[in-house]
Amino acid sequence: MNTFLQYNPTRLLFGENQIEQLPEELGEKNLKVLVIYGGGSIKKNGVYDNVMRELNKAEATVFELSGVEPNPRLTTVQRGVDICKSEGIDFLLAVGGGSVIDCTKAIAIGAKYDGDPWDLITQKAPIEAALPIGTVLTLAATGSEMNNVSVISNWETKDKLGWGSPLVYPKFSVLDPTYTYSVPENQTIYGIVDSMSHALEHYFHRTNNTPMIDGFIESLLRTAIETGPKLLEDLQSFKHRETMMYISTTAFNGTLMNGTDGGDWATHRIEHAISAIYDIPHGGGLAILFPNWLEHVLEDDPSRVKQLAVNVFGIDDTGKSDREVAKEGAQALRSFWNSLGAPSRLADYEIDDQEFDAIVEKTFIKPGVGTYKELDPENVRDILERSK
Ligand SMILES: NC(=O)c1ccc[n+]([C@@H]2O[C@H](COP(=O)([O-])OP(=O)(O)OC[C@H]3O[C@@H](n4cnc5c(N)ncnc54)[C@H](O)[C@@H]3O)[C@@H](O)[C@H]2O)c1
Repeated sequence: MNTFLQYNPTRLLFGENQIEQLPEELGEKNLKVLVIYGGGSIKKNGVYDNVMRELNKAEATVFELSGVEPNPRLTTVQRGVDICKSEGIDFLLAVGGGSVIDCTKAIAIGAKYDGDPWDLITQKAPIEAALPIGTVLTLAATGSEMNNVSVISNWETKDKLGWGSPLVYPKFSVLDPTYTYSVPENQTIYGIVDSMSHALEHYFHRTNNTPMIDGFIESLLRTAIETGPKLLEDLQSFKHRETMMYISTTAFNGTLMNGTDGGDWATHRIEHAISAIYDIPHGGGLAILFPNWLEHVLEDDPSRVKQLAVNVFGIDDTGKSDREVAKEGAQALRSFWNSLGAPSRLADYEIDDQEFDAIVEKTFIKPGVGTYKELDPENVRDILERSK
């Protein structure tokens, strides 16, 4: 194992009715709170009313920013920053999925910066301060509710960039599985794919002697494989919603990096490049790319994909070469996601090879793509070709 620091300051309030802890979590009364949300599903499913009731108890002065889009945009971040500056906001409360939370994190740093927030996201200027944030999660997928990462799209430059800062860990996150009952089938599928992709990306590290964390990731993946189909049969099952919610948070809150080199995030980098151009759902893009990334890397070194095949998908390796077993593992992942209803080809989103050059270029917007296997532009093109 590598030396590591385990640090995560987010207070997780997990379970039904945990929204009632909101006034205490805010810590003070009379705060000016900016509530940030998306297209309005929270007004239909009652979450908005619950949040407002608790903010009322905290005697907060409430401001609102609605309409945060999936794949949140810099222009929306700027709208939030303007409200923070003009109204003197004290606290940001994100009520939504990863897009709303990521947007909120960017508003938090932008509000404390005298300039274009894109400077901070592109590391042209250092992130030195942020408004405090809390979250009320409505969609289990990204882990953004318990990490310090955010992904923002700039439609002017057609870039989608991930960034992070220790200053944007949420102070608290409310995770009530009943708040995800209204998530439609397709978003539920994308959430399962995204959570499993995070676990898989952590799994592909090159650190020796990590049996505990490897076994933990394998267990998380097996649980997702067992729970996903049952949840899709009954979208209002509390037990399956709570299991998936805990999986998605754990899959990207730092735990799975303990003692390893952090894993290989190339697939996320390629997906961000694709959705910067085509604005497709993040989980859909990952479902297409990940099995093809596995098939690409197993050609050089099948060992880890084989371990995944045997320990997660239960593939019998008797009498087979490592490469054969690994290939069956990659196919098993593809088949599992397909069986849920996830896309498997870029053509499913009517994407052809026209923009492959631009996608490759955008994948390398920051240097260093991949660690388990460091990819060069030709490798990325190969993964895209396999994904057509
Ligand atoms: N910060 C991170 O660590 C991280 C990690 C992975 C991905 N991301 C980013 O997060 C974004 C995706 O986030 P996401 O997958 O959570 O989806 P999302 O937040 O984009 O939401 C997807 C859709 O579901 C709707 N929705 C949310 N909650 C709902 C509910 N309870 N009922 C009905 N509809 C609901 C939203 O309005 C939206 O239309 C992408 O931009 C992706 O790149 C961030």
